[in-house]
Amino acid sequence: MATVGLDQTLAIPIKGYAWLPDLRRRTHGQPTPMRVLGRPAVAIGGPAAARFFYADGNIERHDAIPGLDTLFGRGAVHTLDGRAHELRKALFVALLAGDGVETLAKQVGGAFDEAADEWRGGPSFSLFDEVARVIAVAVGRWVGVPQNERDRNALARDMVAMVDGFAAAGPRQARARLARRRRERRWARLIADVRREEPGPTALSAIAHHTADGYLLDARTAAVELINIVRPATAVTYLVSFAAHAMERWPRVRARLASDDRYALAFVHEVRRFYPFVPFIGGRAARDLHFQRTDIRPGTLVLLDVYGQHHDPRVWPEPYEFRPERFLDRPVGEFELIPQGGGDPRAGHRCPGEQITVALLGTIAQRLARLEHYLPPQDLSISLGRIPARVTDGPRIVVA
Ligand code: HEM
Repeated sequence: MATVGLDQTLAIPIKGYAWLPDLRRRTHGQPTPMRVLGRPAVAIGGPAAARFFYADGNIERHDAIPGLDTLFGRGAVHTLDGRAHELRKALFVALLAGDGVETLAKQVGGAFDEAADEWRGGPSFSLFDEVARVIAVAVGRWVGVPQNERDRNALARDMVAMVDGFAAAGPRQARARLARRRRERRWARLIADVRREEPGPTALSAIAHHTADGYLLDARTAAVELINIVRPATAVTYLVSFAAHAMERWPRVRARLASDDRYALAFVHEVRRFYPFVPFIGGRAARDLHFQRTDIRPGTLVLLDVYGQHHDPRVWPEPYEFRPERFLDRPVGEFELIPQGGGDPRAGHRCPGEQITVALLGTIAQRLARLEHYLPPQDLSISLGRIPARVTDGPRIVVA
């Protein structure tokens, strides 16, 4: 297959979210062969591509994308295949689905209300920083991690640092690595302590005592997986700041969001579709594959273009319009809206934290819509060159 242009590695940090959509336009949405890090790669997108990507046995994850250890941690569930993945994933699915989701959403909502009482009548502040603290502290408590006053701010800072810096160079990358080292070390000691106790009802205890084929995880890997709950839950903050951006930019959505639960769910899905967060998902072809008239050799890096798929007019009419209504009259397909992957989360790599994401974003966005607040003049741009994208100034808000 003919590859597109030069090796693409250097284009990624320059073009950010526009990288794959731009390349895929050159091949009119068909699979786009290229080279990344000197190795063959192919970009695909669209619901059929997502179905292909998540079909059993097509794609492997180990060593697929270098540099993700800073984000996920070494030996994380994200990087496992086959039976090892199946056993580890069952742990996450058991912890993150069911009644626990509602309990966590209530706790986060309550913590947001308490914080809002403090914000009232005060000066402007970074909604991003405050929401990160609210979520990190509530989720930390929910998983059973002991926290003292000083650790509360540090917890949010560490979780955000790992997300914010994994794909960056320079100081952001350094902060991400430092945060990861610090948390893994601290939580590995915590895991060792918890193992001396009887199993309890918390996620911390479940991870500490989890066995796969009769073996406990080593303490460091257990810490990695504990972080793999608290970090992405804290990352819902990015989506909350986009929700605040949407309310400011399209004020008509705010009143309906505040009062209508069905609309609130549609709003949450539209935020997850419209705004840039996960740019693409990658893996390696596990065997000889064929997709849309393209042969894909074993070992080829396969990149599923999430951002491009969410802005493809064939899937989402007028994709650059922010319109929650589009989710009121259509069911969410398993392979169309894929901000957290596609398919069945129990079987494949789809995010097991999607219910938590939707619940936390919904509860906070609705509270924010009801809260008397305004955004003072500031830079509300969102650069597509920055991964992960953020509202430049936070946003900062004032609560009346
Ligand atoms: C901010 C919202 C979130 C986004 C955008 C997000 C996105 C993703 C994506 C794209 C994947 C990879 C899918 C794949 O490789 O096929 C993933 C996997 C994962 N996510 Fe999330 N996620 C979010 C929130 C959460 C939450 C709240 C949790 C836990 C509380 C969580 C835990 C995980 C885990 C453990 C995996 C690995 C699953 C596996 O490899 O089988 N995520 N997420």
